[in-house]
Formats: sequence, structure tokens, C-alpha cells
Amino acid sequence: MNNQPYFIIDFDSTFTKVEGLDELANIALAGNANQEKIVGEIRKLTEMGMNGEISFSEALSRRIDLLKANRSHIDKLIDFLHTKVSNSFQRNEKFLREYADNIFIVSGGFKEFIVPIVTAMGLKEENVYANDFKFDNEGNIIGVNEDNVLAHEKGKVKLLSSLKLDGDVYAIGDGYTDYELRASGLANRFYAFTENVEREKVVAKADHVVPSLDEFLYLNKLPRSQSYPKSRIKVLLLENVHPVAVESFKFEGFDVEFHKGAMDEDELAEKIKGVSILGLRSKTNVTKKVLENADKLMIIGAFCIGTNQVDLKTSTEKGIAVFNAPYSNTRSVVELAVGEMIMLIRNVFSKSIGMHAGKWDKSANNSFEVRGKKLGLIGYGHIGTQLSVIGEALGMEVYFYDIVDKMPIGNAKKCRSLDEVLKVADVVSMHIDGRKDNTNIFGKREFELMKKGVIFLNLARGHVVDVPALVEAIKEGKVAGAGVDVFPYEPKTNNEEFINELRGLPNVILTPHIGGSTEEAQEGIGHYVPERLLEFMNNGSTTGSVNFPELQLPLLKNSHRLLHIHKNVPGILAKINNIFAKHAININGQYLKTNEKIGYVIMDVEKGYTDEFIQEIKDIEETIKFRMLY
Ligand SMILES: NC(=O)C1=CN([C@@H]2O[C@H](COP(=O)(O)OP(=O)(O)OC[C@H]3O[C@@H](n4cnc5c(N)ncnc54)[C@H](O)[C@@H]3O)[C@@H](O)[C@H]2O)C=CC1
Ligand SMILES: O=C(O)CCC(=O)C(=O)O
Repeated sequence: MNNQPYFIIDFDSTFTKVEGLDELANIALAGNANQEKIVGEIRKLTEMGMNGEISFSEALSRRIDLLKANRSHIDKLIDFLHTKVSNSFQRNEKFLREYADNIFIVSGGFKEFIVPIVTAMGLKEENVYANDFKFDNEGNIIGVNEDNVLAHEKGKVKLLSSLKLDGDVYAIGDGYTDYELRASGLANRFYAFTENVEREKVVAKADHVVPSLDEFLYLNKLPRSQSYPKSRIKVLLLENVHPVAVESFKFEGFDVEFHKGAMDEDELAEKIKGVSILGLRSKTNVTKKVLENADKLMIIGAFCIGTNQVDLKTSTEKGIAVFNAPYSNTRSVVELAVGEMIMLIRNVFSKSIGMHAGKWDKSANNSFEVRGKKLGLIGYGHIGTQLSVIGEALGMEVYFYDIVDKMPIGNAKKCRSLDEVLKVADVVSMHIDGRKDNTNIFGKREFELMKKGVIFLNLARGHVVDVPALVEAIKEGKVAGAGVDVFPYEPKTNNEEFINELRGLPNVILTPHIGGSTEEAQEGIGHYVPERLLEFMNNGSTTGSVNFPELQLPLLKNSHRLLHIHKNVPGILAKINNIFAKHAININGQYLKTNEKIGYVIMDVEKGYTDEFIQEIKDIEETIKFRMLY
């Protein structure tokens, strides 16, 4: 390719995520009692060679001696390596194919497994420079072809020198031997590739550190799959969201920071600077103060149902889209409520505590079945309705109250007021959302209205119940048993003590806000939320957003997509269209949706627009946020 630089790309841990020889050892030694030990030694030698701590040739020959592999193992390795091509190389296969003439794989690895992998991605076999194995008659690997310059000290430098490339040469790799190409003067620049491994010694020598191939292509203005490299976009994930979520963001190449615990306001207000995507669960409050510092924030993903922990008003005003997972953990909450209801009405929990203290109390006193009892549901949404169905299946009579007129499921009876439910129910279960208006809606008066000996469950939100009033009702015997999963104040991490007046009361099941914490629910949420966030990032779609107008957009094809978020006042679309007309820009597609606060307009256009045009769109007074995708 004329006037384009040459790209010298390393294979192991750069083109692929793994070191080929290490993996070959793993395959060859499968079932060997010393597998772990030998593979460990091989990995150590690989690392020492990569860091320049021992010579490359020494590292290579010592590893081959340990290997004990044959041709059939290489075939298995090839199958495995096809699945281990680095994510950003997979994303940019088009670039690899288009620039194949200028791309050389120069590796201390082995052609036998490198050629099938890189040619499958469009590279040329004749541009692969790597070692070759020596085999015996049975196909066992017995050594390295010593005639190959790459089997020796400074092999890559000697090889590159022999290629006599005329023009700029950029070396990309994760190892010290890749840097040596630059040190020798044969390469103009060395890019330390850190998507898979980051070696301090190598990074220190680099002209640029590239966390992905996208970053390399962006720096060099080359065609790429990501208009703006995702490695430059920071994702902050809090509260131990499921590993599949972390993986989804990493797979796309984002710069991901993960924390097990929640953060308090001051900590988050600092940490949020520079973050574009924030993921959290129920314990991190995204307050106005946090949002004021959120200079780059585009999306908040609540990996749960409730979004009361997020200041939605300010988020919307700042053009930050908020998403949640409205369904994935509902069944888990329902199952916990059912279990608790049975344990409490039967007095099992207290009996179990007694047994642990050596007390044998075989009696039926104050132990009841749920069958035939009246289940009162406050809030008849996703959770309330599921519990209604299961309650009926257990033989309970279901009564519910919801502020919205809801259709009863099965034989459930709709009540016209909260009081109506409270007066009849043997079990009262709260499933309302945590909006501000619901603060302390359950207090002294509500407990007084209930039947004596009622079972009370709160798996909704801590602040909806006045805890001292509940404590009093339990002590007075009005409430015979309670299951509480949520509290007005909840510890931020597992290391913080739980302090609450409900501690120590009889027949009270306390759980640490785990209604939605099952493997199934968390994995479901871990898939669901990143999918919504990535749809918004990559395509602009807002399906499932709790504060943005919902737009499901077609995939972007052969166009550039401009996304404009503005205050919802009359005349903005006209202003935008006037700018298009002034610059004579053809619109391939335009989508607009508004809510009471903001308007969200998307325009797909041809590539031929000027910076001036973009600036004019951004300069529209009511613009809140502007973004481009291509
Ligand atoms: N403990 C845990 O781990 C979990 C707790 N939750 C909590 O459960 C809540 C309910 O979840 P879903 O059923 O999925 O939500 P949902 O939004 O489907 O249902 C909530 C229902 O409550 C009703 N409602 C709100 N305020 C009310 C009031 N004052 N009186 C009567 N009805 C009222 C709403 O109209 C709605 O129908 C969530 O908002 C969340 O706070 C959800 C999942 C897990
Ligand atoms: O899993 C969590 O941290 C919170 C669950 C919850 O309360 C919700 O989904 O609203």
C-alpha cells in the first residue's frame, strides 16, 4: 500500500490474548501429574524472556526442552488460538485485510500455529516471520530450526533489517524484543500493546502505550471499527456487579475500573471525574453534588430495579441517560418473601435459634399454615403480581392495593385503599417502589390498623417504613413476625457493622438487602444492563431508559450519526434543520422524541460535513449534550 507505513506486529499476547507456547504446553501435558509445575516453569521462562531478563534464545530453548509436544497437540492449539484472537484485532479484521500488504507478523513464536491464525484474519502467509519447530519421524517436537534468525539473540532486529523496508515502520507488541526494533533504529515508533498484558519495563520504553488496536489506529488516523477508541472511555463499576458485566465492557475495549463496595458521596464526587459510564446497585447515591462533578458522564446503569438512589431530575437536566434492570431479580425477591412468610408464620426461625442454644420446644403453639390466610400486597407491580400468583397457589387469599389501577391476576382482590388491605391481611408484604413520596408511608397508624399477630415483610426499600414504629409494633405483639431486607441506612461494604433497632428482636428475620441477590438474578442483570448501555453508546438507542425518551434506532450503516440532547422547548428541531439547510447537508434519517424535560434528536448524515457545521449544531443554545457515532 503506497505511502503507508509498515506495521510490524507481534503475535503472542498481542495478536492473540495468550502465549502460544504456554498453551501448547498446557495441551501437551494434559493429564500429566506435573502439568501445573511444568507449565508454571514455561510461563516463568516466557515472562523472563519478554521482560528481557534472560536472552530470548535461552528462554526459547529451555521452554522447548520442557514441552514434550507433537503435531497433534499443535492442531489442538490452532483450534484454541482461533478463539483467542485479541478482541480489538477481531474488531478490526477489516483493517487487517485492507492493509495486509503492509502488515508483517514478526514473532519469536512458531509459524506452525501463527500462520493459520493470522491468515484467517486476512494477513499474508509470506508476511509472517516466525520460528519453526524441528520434529522427529513420529512428529514429536524435538527442537527449533537453528537456521532461522528468529531463534537467536536480537532475532527480530536481524530479521527486520533483512526486510529492508523503505518507509516508516511502526512496531506493535507487548515484549521487550518488540521494543528492540525501535532501539535499533529500524522502527520509527514502538507502541506497547497492553490489551492482554502490561509489562512495566516494556511500557516504560514505549513511544505510545496502546490498550487496544483501536487506539493505535486512532492515533495514526487509520480506518477502524470504533470512531473513538473505547479504551479512552472510562467505565466505573461499583457494588460487585456480576463478572459478566465487567467482561462485556472489557470485551468492547473500555477502560474498566471495578470496586466491590459502594462509595459515599464525597468519594464518588471525586471518583466520577472523567468517568463516562457508571454502574452501581442500590447503595451508591448519585446525588446532585456527584453529578456536578460528572464532567464526562453519559450513562448510569443501575444493576437493580430501584433507581431512587439516583438523582434522576439532575441526571436528565445534564443529559445523562439512566437505565435499570426492571425484571431480572423479581423472581428472587418473590421466592425470599414466600420462604420468609412460611418461616415466620410457623415460628420456625425462633425455634431454630432455640435449638442452637439447646432448647427443645416441640409444640404447635403460635405455629400456623399459610393456607387459607389472607396475603395483603402493597404495590402490585412486577414483584407484587408474581407473589400474588404464588400466594394463591399456596392456598392464600390475596388482597392488594396499588396507587395505579391494576388488573387483578387470578382471584386476587383489588382494594380501594391501603387501610382496606391492612385491616384484613394476616400477612402484609411491601412491594412499592422507593420514590420520595413513599418515605415512612408505613408508620404507627398503619401498624395500629393491622390485625393482631400479623406477619410483616419489607423487601422493598428501607425508608418506606418507620422503623421505630415497627419495633414498637413487634414489642407490643401486634406484629408476630417480620422479615426485613432493606433499611433506611445500609452498610456500604461487608466490613461495616450493621446498626439498627431491629437487631435482637424475636421472630424477626433480618437479611442484608439480598432480595435480588441470587446467582441467577445477578447474572441476568449482568447481561441485561450492559446490553442496554452498549446499545446507547454504540447506536444511540434508549430502550429501557428510565429518564430518556425511548427511541429504538436502526443500526448505523454507511452514515455518520449525530445525537443531540437538548432542553425540550419549542423550535429546536427547526434550528437544527436550518443549520442543515444552510450547509446543504442531506439527512438520511432523522428521529426525534421528547419527554417533559428533554428532546433527543438523532440525524444520520453523509460523511461530507464540515467542522463548522458541527460547531453550529453544538452551539444551539438549548444543547445539553452532543455526540457523534460513525
Ligand atoms: N430487596 C431487594 O433486593 C429488591 C427490592 N426491590 C424493590 O422492590 C420494588 C418493587 O419492585 P417491582 O415490583 O419490580 O416494581 P414495580 O415498579 O413493577 O412495582 C411497584 C408498584 O408499586 C406501586 N406503588 C408505588 N407507590 C405505592 C404506594 N404508595 N402505594 C401503593 N402502591 C404503590 C406502583 O404503582 C407499582 O405498581 C422496587 O422498586 C425496589 O425498590 C426490587 C428488587 C430487589
Ligand atoms: O441488588 C441490589 O443491590 C439491589 C436490589 C434492589 O433493591 C433492586 O433491584 O431494586
